[in-house]
Amino acid sequence: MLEELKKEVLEANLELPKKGLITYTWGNVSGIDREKGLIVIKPSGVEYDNMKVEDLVVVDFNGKVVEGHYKPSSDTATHIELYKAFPNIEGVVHTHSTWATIFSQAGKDLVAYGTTHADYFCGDIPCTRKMDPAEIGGEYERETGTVIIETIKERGLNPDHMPAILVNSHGPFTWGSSPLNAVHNAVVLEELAKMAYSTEKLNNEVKQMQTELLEKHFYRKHGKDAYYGQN
Ligand SMILES: O=C(CO)[C@@H](O)[C@H](O)COP(=O)(O)O
Repeated sequence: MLEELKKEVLEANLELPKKGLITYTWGNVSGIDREKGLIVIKPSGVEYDNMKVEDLVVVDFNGKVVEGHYKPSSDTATHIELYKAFPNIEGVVHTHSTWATIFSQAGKDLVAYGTTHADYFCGDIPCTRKMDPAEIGGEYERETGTVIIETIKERGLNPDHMPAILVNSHGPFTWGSSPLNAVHNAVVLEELAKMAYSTEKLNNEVKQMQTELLEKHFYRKHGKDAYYGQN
């Protein structure tokens, strides 16, 4: 079942350690078949070195395992909430990549300082609010999805133009037009976080770049109506 999508999802997962975004088994990538309403996701806790197509897990929108001999990733419920809320996305990535996670842990937005950022993300990449004990003690992964969606809405952001978020006290999630495109966005996010950290160290009064320059760069690459992700 979903053999092509499984191959794509495996390739995208294997990109994470290759691009230096992953330590041990941290992080996960999924892809979706919207016609069938099924999601293919990394198995939980399986080493990337040994991961094979047949190890991937197929789940439905309720998180029920439809195929697979492993448990799905522990972050599956977050991926599902994002697919439900953002109808154009076809891939989701979660990592604990160092620089992006530093911003998540500090509870700081990743401010757009230059055109490297503006070529990919149309504004500051938001950090969510801290989740409360009831959310953490309940269905934490599903609530994580809810908080991500709430943050995107509250900030007035278009998820097709802002395919990344920093979850407070946790780490980054990115999404995109395919599993590999979502990984591409995770790689760019990590580079931007590294650059932003040093930018702020060099100039502690630095402000967001000019809106005109930000929008010029983003829209000339992606178009005002274009679905983000055609990197
Ligand atoms: O966020 C977390 C844990 O904090 C996860 O990203 C794990 O680090 C990977 O979990 P699996 O996908 O292997 O279940």
